[in-house]
Amino acid sequence: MNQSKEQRILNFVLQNAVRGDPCSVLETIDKYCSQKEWAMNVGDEKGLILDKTVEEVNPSVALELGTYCGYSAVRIARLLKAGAHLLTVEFNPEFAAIAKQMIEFAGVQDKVKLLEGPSEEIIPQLKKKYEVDTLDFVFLDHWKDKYTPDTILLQECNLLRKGSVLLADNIIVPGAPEFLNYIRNNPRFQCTNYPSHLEYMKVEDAMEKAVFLG
Ligand SMILES: O=C(NC/C=C/[C@H]1O[C@@H](n2cnc(C(F)(F)F)c2)[C@H](O)[C@@H]1O)c1cc([N+](=O)[O-])cc(O)c1O
Ligand SMILES: [Mg+2]
Repeated sequence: MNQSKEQRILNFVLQNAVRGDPCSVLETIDKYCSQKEWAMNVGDEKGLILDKTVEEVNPSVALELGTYCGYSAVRIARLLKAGAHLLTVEFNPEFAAIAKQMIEFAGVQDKVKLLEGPSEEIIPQLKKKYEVDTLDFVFLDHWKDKYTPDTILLQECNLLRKGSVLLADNIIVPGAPEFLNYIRNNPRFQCTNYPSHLEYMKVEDAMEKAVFLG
């Protein structure tokens, strides 16, 4: 049975990156995906916007929707202060298995909790089952038509507090027009757009930051 692209990415990391070195893992994934096979990692250009936002927020509790191979989980976790942690949600078991190995190889497993299942099931469990009070930072990078319902669900579950920061990938490509309309017209969010490029391509893309005003 031939390997999946995600398995090939993981193998390339296991054979070429430095175990325990998150930056080396990120560089190696970017190298593979820019030279050999494109994949939907946030990448190094938009990754810098993600880095700056995480450093600015300095979250104690962060949530990521859409783990995929674990690239952005490693990217976020490497910046977290002692005692801080990232909860990342993935519902595809194959991708979750790849991401688990990627996170462990990078050495950030103590800061990352990978939750398997659909977001509509997991988000309502965050307070009681995963002992979350409120979320300081949320990275949205899963199915684009789920950005809006999941942002509404986060509010309904009282998981956002005054100052919670959401960062959404792919505002232009593939695009999240319904989310953009929702969040920019919602007086409870202060939005900022960050123009960039689609990972590993010369195509325009952007990220949107939305600060919850409480
Ligand atoms: O489709 C894109 N991303 C979709 C990303 C999807 C990923 O999020 C997971 N997920 C789905 N639901 C959940 C949750 F959390 F609900 F459980 C998690 C999916 O299994 C997959 O790993 C995409 C596409 C392009 N592109 O250029 O086509 C570029 C990008 O950066 C992209 O992110
Ligand atoms: Mg994306």
